[in-house]
Amino acid sequence: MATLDVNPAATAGSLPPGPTTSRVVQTFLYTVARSTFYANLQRRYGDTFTMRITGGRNVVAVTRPEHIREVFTGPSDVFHASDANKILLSVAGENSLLLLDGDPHLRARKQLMPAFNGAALRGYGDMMTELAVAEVASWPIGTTFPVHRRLAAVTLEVILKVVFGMVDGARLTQLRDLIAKISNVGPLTFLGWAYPNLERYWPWKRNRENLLAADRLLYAEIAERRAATDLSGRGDVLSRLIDSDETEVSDVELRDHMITLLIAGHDTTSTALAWTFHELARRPDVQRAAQHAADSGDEEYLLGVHKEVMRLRPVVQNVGRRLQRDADVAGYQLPAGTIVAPIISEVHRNPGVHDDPEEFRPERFVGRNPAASTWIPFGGGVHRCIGAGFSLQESAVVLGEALRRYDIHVTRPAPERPTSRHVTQIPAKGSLIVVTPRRPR
Ligand code: HEM
Repeated sequence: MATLDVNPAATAGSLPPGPTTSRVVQTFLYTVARSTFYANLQRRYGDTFTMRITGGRNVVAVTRPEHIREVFTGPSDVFHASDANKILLSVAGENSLLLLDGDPHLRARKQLMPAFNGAALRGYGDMMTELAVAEVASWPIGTTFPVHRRLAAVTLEVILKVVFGMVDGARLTQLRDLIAKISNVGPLTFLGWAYPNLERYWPWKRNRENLLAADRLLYAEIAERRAATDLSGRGDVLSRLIDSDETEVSDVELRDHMITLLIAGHDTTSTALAWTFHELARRPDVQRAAQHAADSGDEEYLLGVHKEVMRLRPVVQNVGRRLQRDADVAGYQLPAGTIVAPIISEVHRNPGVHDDPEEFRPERFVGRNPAASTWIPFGGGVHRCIGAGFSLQESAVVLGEALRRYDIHVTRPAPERPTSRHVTQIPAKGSLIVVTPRRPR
């Protein structure tokens, strides 16, 4: 059971309690075994604790909604996401939303927002459906397969066609191949992204070469798109950005936005879906209700299932903000430079926050919205995921298509354990399932 009292060891000016093992060990656990590490520390030290990681960085974890709200609503000139996301700089570029704060961040958000509002999302529906139908129809029948890989293929296709607006051809084929390689990064390689000097050595050298090759293709696509005369009729995110009357977006900004949407939007959505297929296969009753919802177009129940899975199996375990000056958080006076990290996985499983948190109940999300900062798989505040609506819409389309067509089965009743891939926690065996044509009931 989670501790709900602020730890009495807290004193003004000191960091919350936490393990005293070496920074290297803590960094290793923080990188490769995140969910177990956080759960253990929360049990041992309470709802607010400190992890000490390499580079002299102190990460203060907060797990109570009221403390998480302090972080998400804190002044944006004090709570910087860019510093906490720095590891992504060499890949996403300095114009990435993930690496901006303050006015430049607001300006970039304003550039991108029109491509993610309700009207824009409705416009992406047909293309998402077309891609989901083609992918789901190609799944093998009656044999075990890791569905995560197939979901990654469809979410990548959605990014390439709906976000980048690419059409079939040699450039798309090459980009598809390169991006699959760039995204498939283990936790230790990911850690190496923080040290540009490593780019001289394999596997970082190979990673950089793939990224540069993808950049060349993207810049060629951007140049062609700028010359196109039918942009207003195209509707994809890249064309919308180029066609915008509001602001001029440079080629480098476009490149950084596209790569950011790709790294933030492709693997995350496929991982969330992989966990949902895994849970549907393990829970025949929920699956039957979800099939019924898919048949009757009840998107709210389908998304209720998906959101409940995202509560119990969050794709990203935490977000971070680095303090630009001393600040009070969770009753502690924290020094400038501290990273404060709302721990998504822990607030989602806190019995003081969610009734019977270990029980799987999609109804929690049907006909009601969770209270502020209690369900945060997409983070929060000014940096809240810009693609949350996009991802949920895409997920509803893929789930609806699969559930109308198939019964989904597991081969082993035991749940797959989570394992780390860059910032995400994926099902270790790729979410092994078997699908068979739906039997009438
Ligand atoms: C299940 C799918 C997804 C999950 C779990 C997820 C999760 C997150 C999280 C936790 C953040 C950080 C928020 C914060 O710091 O408070 C984030 C930011 C972001 N996400 Fe997502 N995301 C998903 C899908 C997408 C999609 C589909 C896109 C775009 C196509 C996208 C684009 C972004 C961008 C651009 C940011 C940076 C926002 C900013 O800093 O202003 N994400 N996402």
